[in-house]
Amino acid sequence: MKPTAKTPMKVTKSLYQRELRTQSSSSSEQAEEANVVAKAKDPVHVFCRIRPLPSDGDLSCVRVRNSTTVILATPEQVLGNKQGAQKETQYIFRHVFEPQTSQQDIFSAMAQPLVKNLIKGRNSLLFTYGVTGSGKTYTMTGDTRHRGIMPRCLDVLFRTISDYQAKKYVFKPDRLNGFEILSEADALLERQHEMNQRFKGALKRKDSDPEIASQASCDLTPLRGIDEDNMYAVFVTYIEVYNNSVYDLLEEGNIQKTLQSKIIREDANHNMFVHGVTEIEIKSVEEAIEAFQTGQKRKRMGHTVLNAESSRSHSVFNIRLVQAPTDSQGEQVLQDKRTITIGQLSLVDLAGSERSSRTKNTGLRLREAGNINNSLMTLRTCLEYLRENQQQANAAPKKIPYRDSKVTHLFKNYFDGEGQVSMIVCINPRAEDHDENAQVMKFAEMTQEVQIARATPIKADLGLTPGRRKANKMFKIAVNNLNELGHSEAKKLDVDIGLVYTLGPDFPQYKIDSPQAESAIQELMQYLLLRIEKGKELGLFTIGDRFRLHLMQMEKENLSLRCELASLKAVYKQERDRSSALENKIRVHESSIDVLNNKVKNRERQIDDLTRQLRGQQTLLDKKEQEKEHQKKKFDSKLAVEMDKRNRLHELKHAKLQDKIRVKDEKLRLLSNIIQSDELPKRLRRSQSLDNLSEANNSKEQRPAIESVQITPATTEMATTRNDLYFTPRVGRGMAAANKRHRRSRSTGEKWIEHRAPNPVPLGTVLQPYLKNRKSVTKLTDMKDLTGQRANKYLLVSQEADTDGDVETKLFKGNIIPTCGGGAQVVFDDVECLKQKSPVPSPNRKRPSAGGNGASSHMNTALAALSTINTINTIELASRCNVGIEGHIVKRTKI
Ligand SMILES: Nc1ncnc2c1ncn2[C@@H]1O[C@H](COP(=O)(O)OP(=O)(O)OP(=O)(O)O)[C@@H](O)[C@H]1O
Repeated sequence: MKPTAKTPMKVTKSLYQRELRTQSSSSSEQAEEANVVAKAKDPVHVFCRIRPLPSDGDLSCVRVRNSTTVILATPEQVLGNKQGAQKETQYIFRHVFEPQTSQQDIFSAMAQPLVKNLIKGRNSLLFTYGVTGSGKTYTMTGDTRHRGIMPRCLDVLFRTISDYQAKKYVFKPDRLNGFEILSEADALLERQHEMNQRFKGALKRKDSDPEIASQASCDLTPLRGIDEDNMYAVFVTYIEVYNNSVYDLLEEGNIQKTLQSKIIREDANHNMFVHGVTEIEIKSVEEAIEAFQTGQKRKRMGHTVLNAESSRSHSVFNIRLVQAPTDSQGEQVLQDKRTITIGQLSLVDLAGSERSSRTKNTGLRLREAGNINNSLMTLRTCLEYLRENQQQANAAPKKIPYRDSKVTHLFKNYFDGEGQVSMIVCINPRAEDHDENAQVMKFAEMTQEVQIARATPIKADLGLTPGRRKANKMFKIAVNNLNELGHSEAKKLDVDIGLVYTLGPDFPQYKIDSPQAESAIQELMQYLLLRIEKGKELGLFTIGDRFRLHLMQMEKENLSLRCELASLKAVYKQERDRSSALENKIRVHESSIDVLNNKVKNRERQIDDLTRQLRGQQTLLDKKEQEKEHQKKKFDSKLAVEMDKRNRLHELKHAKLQDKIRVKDEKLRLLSNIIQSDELPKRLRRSQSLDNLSEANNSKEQRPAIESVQITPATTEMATTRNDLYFTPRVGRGMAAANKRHRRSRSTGEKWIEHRAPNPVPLGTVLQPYLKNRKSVTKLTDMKDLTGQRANKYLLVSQEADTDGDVETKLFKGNIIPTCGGGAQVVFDDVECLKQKSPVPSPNRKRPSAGGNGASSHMNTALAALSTINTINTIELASRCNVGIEGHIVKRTKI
């Protein structure tokens, strides 16, 4: 039956606490019951093992009747000697093992129950008893091929506790036969110290001995019934009692070292122990066997005639299993020394008993034999007295001489106190050993009558949840699995040990037909009682009803939930359809959005292109605008100049007309005067001279153009006088130049010189307004400096003679203005008039003399230069004109 370590569907905390209270209230009852059970006693279990005959020729004096009965026959009977005392003695033991019984069978029948006791914290003693060479050591230790009880016990023990072993040094011997619990940190320090010692070589550890390994390996199955909430540790001691002295076989130091005898003491629990004995914590069966073999080497071996390797001492191999409960989470050992439970299994290989007359021992061997026999005798005496005391309860108890021998002293607590004692009587069936065998069997039979109190360690109820350690372990495995599956949040989970409960340990194994049936049945009864109690505590018997009720409620809930689920499913289906329809719509819209997005992108690209083009156009427009502005400014300035010129022209025209009117008025006045007086013939003569002058002027048309510059208002006046008094001078034709007409006229006595200026200045009318603005010659000279290679001032010179013969030189100054056609024209904006008086006033003198004053000379030079220039179209031409007139650019224009 498996242990009931289940996780219920739901155990509320209150229920768990109530269960705990119930548990604690019933703990006193349990203790009482345990006391009752503790009062039960078991006899010493005596087994008989008959070894095979040492040699084929040997006669056997032993016959096995059945599994519990053995018959010992006298040698005479064996030999068929009718004359000798023929006697058959029958002995009954718990079990009789025939010679062919295997080591495993011996272990299973005898030792395995003791290992179970050990796991449950009970003490057990197993010792071999028999004549030298009867197979005691073989049974207890065995050899590499036939492993004895001891290695098998260790093997099955480690297999059972392997998953529940505490780390090394968590339990530490307190040297008073007890243990203390070290904290995890202290235990770690101890482990590190041991490791350091090992590195330094202080602790020499051999590699795994193949012989040991072979002894360690076996196919034993682990035992059940272990308390899985406890931590376990195994400690061993190995001592020998030699010549009634106790020696520690595991004492550290050289093997050859002489061992010091130890004393036996009693601990607080009235258990006997060897004070100061070396107790080694072992973690595997190999370590234990290694320790055992180390002790074996120290064991004093003597050779007797009867047995080549006879044990001359009693050896005791103690296995102690220390266990303590884990904490509430089932992880660490509870740090409470009182919770420690110690179980002890003492495996004793007693020295062989023999009569010295047979062994022919002398000296030391004789003394050894004496001591051996003495100790065995003491054992016998103790057990006899004990039996008597037990059987005669009313009689005064005999004092049991435990202290007479170290062996009995050491095991006093087994006989006086609690535990289980098993003895295996080894019988060598040789006829020669009949007498010794008879003694042994007699003693063994008697020993069976000794009752030993059954040990039932009371387990303190700490209120800890059974199964917590397993639950913790499973929880960790589950967390690891979740972690591996990628659920990182699993790390944060805390295990709730409160959800775990158990009805108790495993169901015990039993066989009704076995010799131990009686005790097994009792054990089973105890187990069932405990389970029933536990069931009551957990309320398992009412759980059924509650569970049924709960189940019905659940069914109802389930039904309503199903209905709800069905309606929800319908709603869900509806929603799902709607959702899928919406999804389709979304998909359609998404695709149209994509199309629109593409369109938008295309449009954006187009807009960008257009924007770039617009920018280009704008730039061009700006450029054109600037150009237009520039042109406008240019034309504005030009217009202003033109307007100015026109105004001036009008003024000039006006002045000229005024002059003409005045002249005409004068003429009219003169004519009227003449008509009225005799002055007419004089006036006609004068008129004749004027006509001559006019002809002279006409003849000068063949002269260079420079001379034609000398147009004077007088010329106009004369023309007017000659042709028509009301003649309008043709100076207004200067406007024809604006029409870009290129013409030359000699009509009406006026001379037109080739020109390109848009606004030719009628010099005859221009001179008059500028007379008042006369400038000096010096000013003209200043202009030289201003006219460099790119001079823009131009000079027009004209000379004329008035009626008094004075020569008047006019200097017209103007600017070059480029024309639209790429040419240039000169616009005059200033005029200077220089007058040179004739030394003899004469109306016929029209020209200034060649050798005039400085200004006249200068003007002459200018005029000479001017005569070489016909027209100036461009600035370059103007620059070219620069040559020859000392930097003056002299422009000849229409005259
Ligand atoms: N049951 C057995 N089957 C086979 N061989 C056995 C058996 N018992 C003992 N022997 C052999 O008998 C010899 C002596 O056995 P063992 O040393 O165990 O005797 P013993 O009782 O321990 O003697 P002593 O008391 O002098 O130490 C060994 O060689 C052992 O192998």
